[in-house]
Amino acid sequence: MNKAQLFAQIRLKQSYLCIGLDTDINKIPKHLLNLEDPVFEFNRQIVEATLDLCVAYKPNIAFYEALGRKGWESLEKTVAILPENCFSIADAKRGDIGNTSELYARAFFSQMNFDSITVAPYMGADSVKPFLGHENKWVILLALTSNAGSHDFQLLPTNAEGTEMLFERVLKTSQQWGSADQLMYVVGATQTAYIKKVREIVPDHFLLVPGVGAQGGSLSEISQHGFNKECGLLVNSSRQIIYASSGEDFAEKARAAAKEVQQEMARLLDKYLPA
Ligand SMILES: O=C(O)c1cc(=O)[nH]c(=O)n1[C@@H]1O[C@H](COP(=O)(O)O)[C@@H](O)[C@H]1O
Repeated sequence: MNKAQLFAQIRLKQSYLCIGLDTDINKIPKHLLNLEDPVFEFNRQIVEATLDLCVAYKPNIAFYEALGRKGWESLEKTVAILPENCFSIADAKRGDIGNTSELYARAFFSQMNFDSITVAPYMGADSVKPFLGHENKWVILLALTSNAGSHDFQLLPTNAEGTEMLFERVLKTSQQWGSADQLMYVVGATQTAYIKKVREIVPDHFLLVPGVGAQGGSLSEISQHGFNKECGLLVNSSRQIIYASSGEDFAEKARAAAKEVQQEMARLLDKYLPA
């Protein structure tokens, strides 16, 4: 999926919601546990109930890896049911020396047909570029994450004058590696103080914004300062949506939670980006 197609889906659905499939075998409703593949069945029902309300799904790979072979199977089956007009994100946070990164890229782009993968920039250009050599695939680079530990490194100054922080350097340097048609950045919804700075450096890129819902980030603030002319935001919510109920009505309740976010997004799009 390219940027124009993604924006078309956002307009169509009046939504820039990404639903995080952080599917934890210990949290899914008990009645699913005697099925052959409870994790896949949970995802299947969540996707079926929310497909018209979001434009992307983001399985967090840790939740599947932790289950071994069965987890990988559930993940493969989940990616396979996502329709082409829906953006898929492998939240794997990979990145290694070049030949290893290339194999990670093949795992998520060829073995599994993900549209994108989250990548850590710490190892630099040669660790990221192999992911960018795959046609119609995207890298989502960690820039300013939503967690408290983001302050440990990402906000450190990179020059003596203290005028540039590490996340700014990541945004600037990585633009030499790929275009806004193949690179997005992770910016946490909890980082509203820095969103204007981010937009000054990357006005055209899409941002993946986790941290609304369970982590307390503000959808309206991040939207007001983060929108660009093609929306430019994919706002992720995982736990608040997929665990809205732990009963047999979980898919219905997940739909209601997703609808609430989508309706707020429709209002924000109308206010800041009228068609
Ligand atoms: O890359 C991510 O998706 C990510 C980056 C970040 O800075 N913060 C963050 O929470 N995430 C992921 O986004 C999801 C947030 O989940 P909830 O807090 O339940 O909505 C989890 O899968 C996290 O791993």
